[in-house]
Amino acid sequence: MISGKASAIDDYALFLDFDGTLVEIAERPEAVVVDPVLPQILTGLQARLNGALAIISGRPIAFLDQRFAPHRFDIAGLHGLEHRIGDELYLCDPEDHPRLRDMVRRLDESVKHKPGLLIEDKGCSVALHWRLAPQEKEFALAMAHAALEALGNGYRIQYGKAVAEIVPSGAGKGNVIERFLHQTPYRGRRPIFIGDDLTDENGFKLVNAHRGLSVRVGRGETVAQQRVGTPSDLRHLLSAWATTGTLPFHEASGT
Ligand SMILES: O=P(O)(O)OC[C@H]1O[C@H](O[C@H]2O[C@H](CO)[C@@H](O)[C@H](O)[C@H]2O)[C@H](O)[C@@H](O)[C@@H]1O
Repeated sequence: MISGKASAIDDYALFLDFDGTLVEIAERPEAVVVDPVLPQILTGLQARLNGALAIISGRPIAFLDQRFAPHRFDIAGLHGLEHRIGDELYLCDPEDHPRLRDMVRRLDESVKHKPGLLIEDKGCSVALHWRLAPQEKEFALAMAHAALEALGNGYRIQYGKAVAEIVPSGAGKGNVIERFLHQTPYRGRRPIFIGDDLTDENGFKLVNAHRGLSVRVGRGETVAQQRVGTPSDLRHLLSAWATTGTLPFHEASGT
């Protein structure tokens, strides 16, 4: 499906989403499984790209670090609210969000009698999952909307796969990818962003504006330029790239 040519080592910066992109979607957030060879594939690519590889996720950095340990990558978590580039770490402090903390407690109470609805408390954001209880989707959405209204300014809803997440308004993958592109070793490189979900669309737009490459994993409406079928397909492509040095995507237009 995809052909390419050997990429110069300094050409690209690679940004990768996690859930649904590097790993298959699971029934529950904590049930995701990292393929044992994935960290080595990413480490190989990181070396090929002179370090210009980062994971850009809605998950907290702490969760991702734990899943990839002992490997460690540049990373953005909570849809860009926190990030780490080399030794520079910027974290979001839940104490800066007292109204949200209070709201998490209320949401926990509200779902007690709704089996299958999950509240994922991520400190500076909170996700309402209905994957295990699709019949409760409307209830979950209504809860998310009511919570947003009660919180007032400063928050928005980030929709995703069987999830609605209340995030501070400043969260956004495009913003954080832009931030990476201003720093070594990302500066001056053409960005590639690979993702699968609504939260990734904002990153695709940013990368498109930079004349980079945007790749969507799976189906669905998207502004991404190219597609890959599944996370497993993507892992194979990344592995081949790490081994051969040949870019496994069509070159960006304007090259
Ligand atoms: O930006 P991502 O790395 O793609 O993270 C987006 C959200 O992913 C997780 O939820 C999704 O994956 C779960 C596990 O496969 C699945 O059960 C759920 O239905 C999906 O929405 C994660 O739990 C969220 O915190 C992330 O924001």
